[in-house]
Amino acid sequence: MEVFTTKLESVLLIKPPTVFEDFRGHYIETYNRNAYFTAGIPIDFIQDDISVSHRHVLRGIHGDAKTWKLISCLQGSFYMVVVNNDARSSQYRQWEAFTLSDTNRLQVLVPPNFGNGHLVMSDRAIFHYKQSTEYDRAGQFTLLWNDPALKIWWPVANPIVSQRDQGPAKS
Ligand SMILES: Cc1cn([C@H]2C[C@H](O)[C@@H](COP(=O)(O)OP(=O)(O)O[C@H]3O[C@@H](C)C(=O)[C@@H](O)[C@H]3O)O2)c(=O)[nH]c1=O
Repeated sequence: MEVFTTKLESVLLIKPPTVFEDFRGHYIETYNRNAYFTAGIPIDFIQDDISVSHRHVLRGIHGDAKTWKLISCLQGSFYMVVVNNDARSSQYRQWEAFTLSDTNRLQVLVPPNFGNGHLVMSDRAIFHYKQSTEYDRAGQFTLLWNDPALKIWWPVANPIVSQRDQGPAKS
């Protein structure tokens, strides 16, 4: 397991504990509580989720004030962006992008008060995450993927987004 710091304070990039390859394929230990605690990630994850999306679907940017997320890509690949949404932070509204795939097997640890969004770059991708709290839609914030103030670079100009991620209707 390897843990890398990123441009954003407390956002970590992680190579999981075991990535084993042989003639049959791959074996990956995607999470091991003891190894993550020893590596300085003492978070009690209580829920696992996946979302499955098609090419050029963009989900997010979502977050809340209390949830840690450990994000990985189970199938395909996606470009993901993490945004600091903590108004008290000197890095408020700064963002960083990562590419996660079923070949690089990287994971991203997203702390509370950060938003995350991802754009699928393969025919289909499975976005998986562990989270430290139970889902609470009312507590979530949404940052618009194309908010001009955020100046986020995306590899696709017209992604497929939900109504929530489209923002308020423009007249
Ligand atoms: C996030 C979530 C959604 N749901 C339900 C609510 C809804 O009926 C359905 C689809 O939810 P959404 O449209 O909000 O899904 P989506 O737009 O994919 O929202 C997700 O975006 C990514 C970027 C995240 O990181 C997640 O935390 C989450 O906010 O799934 C749960 O039951 N549990 C959950 O933990």
